[in-house]
Amino acid sequence: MAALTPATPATPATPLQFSGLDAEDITTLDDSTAPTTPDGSSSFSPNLRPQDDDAGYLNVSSLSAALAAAAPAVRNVCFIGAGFVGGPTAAVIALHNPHIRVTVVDKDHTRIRRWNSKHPPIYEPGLNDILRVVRDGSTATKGDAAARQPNLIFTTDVATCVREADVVLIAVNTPTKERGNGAGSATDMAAFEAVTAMVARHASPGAIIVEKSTVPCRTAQLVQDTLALHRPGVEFQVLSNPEFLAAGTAIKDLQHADRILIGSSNTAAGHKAATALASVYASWIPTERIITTNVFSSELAKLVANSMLAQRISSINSIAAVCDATGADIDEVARAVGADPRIGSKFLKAGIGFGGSCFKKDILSLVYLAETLVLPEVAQYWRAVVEMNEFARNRLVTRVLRCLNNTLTGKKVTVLGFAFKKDTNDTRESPALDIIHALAKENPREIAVYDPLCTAPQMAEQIGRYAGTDVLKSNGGPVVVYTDVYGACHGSDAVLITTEFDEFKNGPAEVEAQLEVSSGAAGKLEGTPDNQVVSADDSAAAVDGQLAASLNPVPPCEEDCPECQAEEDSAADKKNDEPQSHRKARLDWTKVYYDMNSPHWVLDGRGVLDISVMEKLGFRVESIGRQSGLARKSFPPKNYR
Ligand SMILES: NC(=O)C1=CN([C@@H]2O[C@H](COP(=O)(O)OP(=O)(O)OC[C@H]3O[C@@H](n4cnc5c(N)ncnc54)[C@H](O)[C@@H]3O)[C@@H](O)[C@H]2O)C=CC1
Ligand SMILES: O=C(O)[C@H]1O[C@H](OP(=O)(O)OP(=O)(O)OC[C@H]2O[C@@H](n3ccc(=O)[nH]c3=O)[C@H](O)[C@@H]2O)[C@H](O)[C@@H](O)[C@@H]1O
Repeated sequence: MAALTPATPATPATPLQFSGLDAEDITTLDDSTAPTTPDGSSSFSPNLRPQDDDAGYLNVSSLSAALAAAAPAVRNVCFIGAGFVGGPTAAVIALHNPHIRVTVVDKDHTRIRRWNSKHPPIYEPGLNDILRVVRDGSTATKGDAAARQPNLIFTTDVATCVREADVVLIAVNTPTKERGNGAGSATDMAAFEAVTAMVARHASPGAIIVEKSTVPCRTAQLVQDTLALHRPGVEFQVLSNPEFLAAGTAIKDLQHADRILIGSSNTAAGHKAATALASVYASWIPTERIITTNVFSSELAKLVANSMLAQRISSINSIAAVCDATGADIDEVARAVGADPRIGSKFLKAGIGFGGSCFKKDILSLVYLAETLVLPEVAQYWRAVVEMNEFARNRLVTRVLRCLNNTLTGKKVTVLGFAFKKDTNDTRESPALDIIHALAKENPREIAVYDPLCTAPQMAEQIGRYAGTDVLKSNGGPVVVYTDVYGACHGSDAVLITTEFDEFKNGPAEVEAQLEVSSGAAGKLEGTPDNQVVSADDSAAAVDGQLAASLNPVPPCEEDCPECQAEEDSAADKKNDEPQSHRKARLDWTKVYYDMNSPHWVLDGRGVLDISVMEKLGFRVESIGRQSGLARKSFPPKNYR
């Protein structure tokens, strides 16, 4: 298929305006101080030259006009990287653009096999329902609408998919570099660079290349240079379109994105490419939420957004420590402070700190950028956010030891929650991993680990990889993974809450309702798949009965499908790789109480428990920055870390 075909003349009717970098500013930077690729390879050395062909500003009104008058027709979109971002984002784009063929390619055959089966490799509320529609299609639909052809394809044939695409979105992993120059803070661009070179070799002339991955500021220039190196004289536009979805709410975030950010070059061709990409999102996102910037602003904005969100968490966690030492209560402080609309109430939940694959690495990427720009004060400012996060994590382990008389020998400790946040089975950088690792060093009789969404093999494998396989019970160590929460709590000396799953709450009845929503029971995917109307509450979109009946069947698994085998193996306790249908009911804390050892310690690392209710049941509760009845009585409080 040919690359992007404009439906209308190349230059939009309304002259596009664009905010480019000031040429003088750019040229004052010195190549030698700018960030380079971790391995210092020349193809990714930044070439800090000013953009030519300054085309002014692309703002909301000119974008709207361009979309209405001259949106170039996008017919074929290719995502490279079938991960947490690539899979769900491609699915939602396909859902809202039945006329676009969306392919998702990955070098990982297992991942692709799973995306093409009833065992998608990631769990996100509502994702399965959308996948069923766009990957499998339907024969007939509600309201006499036409049958829907599948328009989402998962494959490992990277070269073909890139060649056929009008728009190529690179969504591969960009972790922190582990070795060599910049290790521990610079971004490891190995996967991104490899994919860029491959795209450069195979993309059709005129294709739009999009950075979906989170990348260091000025990467677009490096992509452009790579393209020029492999395909001299061929025109490609490079856009930055960072993703803002969060794990556990990916579908809701994509369906109702508060903004779509598109950075492009400061040229008419750049604006045309930005308009083409905007037209894909404009199928369901109001144009006023599509923000256009220069390409480097877009790259940097993504790093800054994550860094500032993480900064709020570290800020509140630092104050939680002050609360513990003063008798103030962190939830009360957060409520009072967050009531100021200039501050806002979100992301002020104190606890054991942030986990996940991105916050830490993106802050560190900003730190590295600042260091390479010789801005040590800026680097130190942001590094402190990560240091405060480590402090918050360590505090829970210190508290466990303090509660259990400074020794875990002969004792059982239960860790509830292994994922880095609720409603996901993503365990990357999960605080639970660090906590289990630290507890294992204290020689306990047992560390019981339970999670409502992670499978037992997944947890065992990751704990083994992180803390060493010696810590696993099967190798004589203390760690046992459970698929039954009551088994995990049985005979325990202290129960720790390390993920904020609703299942662990002891609050009022609405917790049950939340659980139903997040388990996919409440939401509905309304309307026909053709007109793509999706209910407002589609965080857990479920295909309704009528639509479900018309869907084509899920591709059958091979006889030796390992996921089917794993399901069979764990059928006894209803635990498998499709956790959506197996969300557990809220934990019965009374049952836990009668099954654990005195004095019934519960350490709430996520602030999910109503402490007074727990204390009425007889538990002794410790929570970060929150005052237990015991602490309230013993004022002045103990000054502990
Ligand atoms: N996970 C999240 O919630 C978010 C992630 N991001 C960013 O999106 C990017 C991707 O993140 P995730 O989807 O979480 O990563 P991921 O690790 O889940 O997926 C990346 C995929 O890229 C594939 N890949 C790597 N090299 C390849 C190659 N040469 N050819 C083909 N496929 C290749 C891998 O096999 C993997 O399946 C990162 O830059 C991340 O910072 C941005 C927003 C949210
Ligand atoms: O670039 C990314 O990867 C994404 O990173 C975060 O999303 P995510 O890490 O998936 O989840 P968050 O909801 O941000 O939570 C991150 C961590 O902070 C913790 N957290 C969150 C909020 C809070 O108030 N307190 C707190 O400790 C959570 O438990 C979790 O461990 C951002 O919220 C997304 O916008 C961004 O796209």
